[in-house]
Amino acid sequence: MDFLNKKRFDSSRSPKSADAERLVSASSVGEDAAFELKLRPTQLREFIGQAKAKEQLAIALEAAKSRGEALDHVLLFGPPGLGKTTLATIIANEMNVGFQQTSGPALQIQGDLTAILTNLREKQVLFLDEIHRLQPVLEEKLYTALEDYKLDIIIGSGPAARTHVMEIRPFTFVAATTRPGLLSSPLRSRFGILLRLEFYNDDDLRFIVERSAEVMGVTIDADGASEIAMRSRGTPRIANRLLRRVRDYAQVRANGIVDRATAKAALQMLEVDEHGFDELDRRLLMTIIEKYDGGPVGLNTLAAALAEEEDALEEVYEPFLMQIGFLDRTPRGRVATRRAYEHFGIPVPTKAGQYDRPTLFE
Ligand SMILES: Nc1ncnc2c1ncn2[C@@H]1O[C@H](COP(=O)(O)OP(=O)(O)OP(=O)(O)O)[C@@H](O)[C@H]1O
Ligand SMILES: [Mg+2]
Repeated sequence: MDFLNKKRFDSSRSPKSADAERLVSASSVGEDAAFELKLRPTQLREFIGQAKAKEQLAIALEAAKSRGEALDHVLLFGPPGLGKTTLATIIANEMNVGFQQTSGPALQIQGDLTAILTNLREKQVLFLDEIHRLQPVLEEKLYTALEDYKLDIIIGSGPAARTHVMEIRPFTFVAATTRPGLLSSPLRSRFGILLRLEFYNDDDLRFIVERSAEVMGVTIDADGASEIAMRSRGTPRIANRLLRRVRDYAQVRANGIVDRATAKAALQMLEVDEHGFDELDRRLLMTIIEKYDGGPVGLNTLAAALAEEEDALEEVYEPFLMQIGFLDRTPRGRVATRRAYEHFGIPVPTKAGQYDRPTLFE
């Protein structure tokens, strides 16, 4: 079954762009994989932050366990690197059932899906990553499987074709997406548990850095951890990646201990600023400010100006810039906010009609 757990998912990942080479990219890049496996929490109580999603999940898990049933189907959504895959594996661990993983782009033919579904064991977890990239025909096949644990199989073709209904064992479908808006409503309605993951606050990220440091055997103090947390764009994957780079620096240039001064120096060398911005964030905001007078500028125009893909901008760069209030999406396009101007030390424009005009008293 070569459609399972294979590297080729990654080669077909969207969005493709220079993002993959960024140190502060939230997307998973090659060297992350092995580390992530090691650093991934395996039980719900080790999963830091996301209080709302965690509570919702804890209740559902306990209820399902006490009834002895499979957990309801779960949809995990939110920006890359926030812990969707991690939670999917935690669900299987907590339910004490098997875990099988595939992804929207990896599933190409109906036979693959049929084989996966009919081979599932009772109550086990089937995890489908990037569900927004699942082909529509396969999506429709899933509907009856998710609802009645039945699968329509067509045998033969033309006038001789017959439909055969196959029973499948009750299972838990866990799907993840960075683009919930792209899912059809019939698909969305098949999920009983919807978990939205949000960017992490600095305290949560500091815990994550400290926990990862412990797993990696790195000596770090609270200040060193918080320096890394601050620059991680609310994203555990980035926090872990920065920690690895800072550790290298500490080993070579300092005494191996990550304190504030070492972390600061390392991150400065890596050109990650105090917001976790890198050259691409700066370029994005400066393009809006300088080329388009602060906006609004349409997504496609902006993508062309930056030589980036629209998907990458929407999915990877923009969510964090919006979260920290540097960028706004308006019906007419993207707009740089006052905070963005202030960050770059550029006077906020005052001309009429301009977005976020300062008042007379500022
Ligand atoms: N709440 C958390 N506590 C501790 N570590 C976490 C947490 N969430 C994520 N991580 C760490 O961040 C890494 C990335 O998480 P994960 O792969 O689950 O993200 P994802 O949402 O599936 O990303 P993608 O959208 O790219 O698939 C994991 O290896 C894990 O170590
Ligand atoms: Mg994932």
